Amino acid sequence: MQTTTTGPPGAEARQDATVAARAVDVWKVYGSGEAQVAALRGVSVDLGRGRFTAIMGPSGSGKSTLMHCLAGLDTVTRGEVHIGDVLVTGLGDAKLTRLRRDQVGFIFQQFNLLPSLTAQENILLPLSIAGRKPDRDWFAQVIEIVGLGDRLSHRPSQLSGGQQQRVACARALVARPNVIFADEPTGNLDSRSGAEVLGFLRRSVRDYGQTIVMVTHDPNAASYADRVVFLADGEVRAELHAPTADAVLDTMGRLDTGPVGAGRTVGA
Ligand SMILES: Nc1ncnc2c1ncn2[C@@H]1O[C@H](COP(=O)(O)OP(=O)(O)OP(=O)(O)O)[C@@H](O)[C@H]1O
Repeated sequence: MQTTTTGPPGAEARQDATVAARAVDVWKVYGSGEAQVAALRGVSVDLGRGRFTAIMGPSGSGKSTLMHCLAGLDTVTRGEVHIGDVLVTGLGDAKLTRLRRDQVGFIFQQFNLLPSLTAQENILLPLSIAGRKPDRDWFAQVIEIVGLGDRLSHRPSQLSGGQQQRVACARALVARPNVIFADEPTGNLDSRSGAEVLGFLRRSVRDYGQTIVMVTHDPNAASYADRVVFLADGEVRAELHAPTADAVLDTMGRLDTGPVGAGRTVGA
């Protein structure tokens, strides 16, 4: 595992202003011998601060692996991951836990709310674990953004799937993390609830400068993003800016029939 920094002196300072998270030539190899799978093959990507980036690609292309590596949930085999100005690669467990707690927010397909806590308690839980006091004005604003004002005392079982995901969005937003990673956030929602959640995410980026990275299979969901990065066979093969759902669909179609950009790297 390499822990060297890349680029000339001063490059870190320049990248900090515009880059919330970065992968540099990241390889992730699972298993060994004949069972070896290279899930990521030299992925380099900068995730812009205050931007909404979607990661797409066919099943098995490495989307979840990339997100887990970027979020410090998994280690890389080779290469580097940075979150803000922190080199994540090589950090020990305690520092990684603190980094995730202080700098990263998560939104999962399955909501991952604690059933015994109310919506408000779920939303405030990460802050209370971190020993941080919520900013009252920001909390009120987040509740307004996600439209949960009359549901704060409800438990998850008393909320619809869409409402539960709004609680999860509020939980991620309220800590103002450096970056929010959303893994198929609309995968369990009907199209209307999904559109609402995507609307909140987009608004939090546009109006409040939040950085969001979202893995999705859905071209319509990806069209809410500022940028879409396409993976195939563990490599970045294409990207779109200001994407439409049709353009995303078209690019996905071309990925399925072969490389859209750089060729496949052989060997791990
Ligand atoms: N823990 C693991 N052990 C071995 N192989 C793994 C492991 N996790 C993922 N892989 C393999 O790595 C490759 C990429 O998997 P990954 O889950 O990142 O893809 P994905 O694009 O997120 O797929 P999907 O869209 O189906 O969720 C796949 O070939 C997968 O089988």
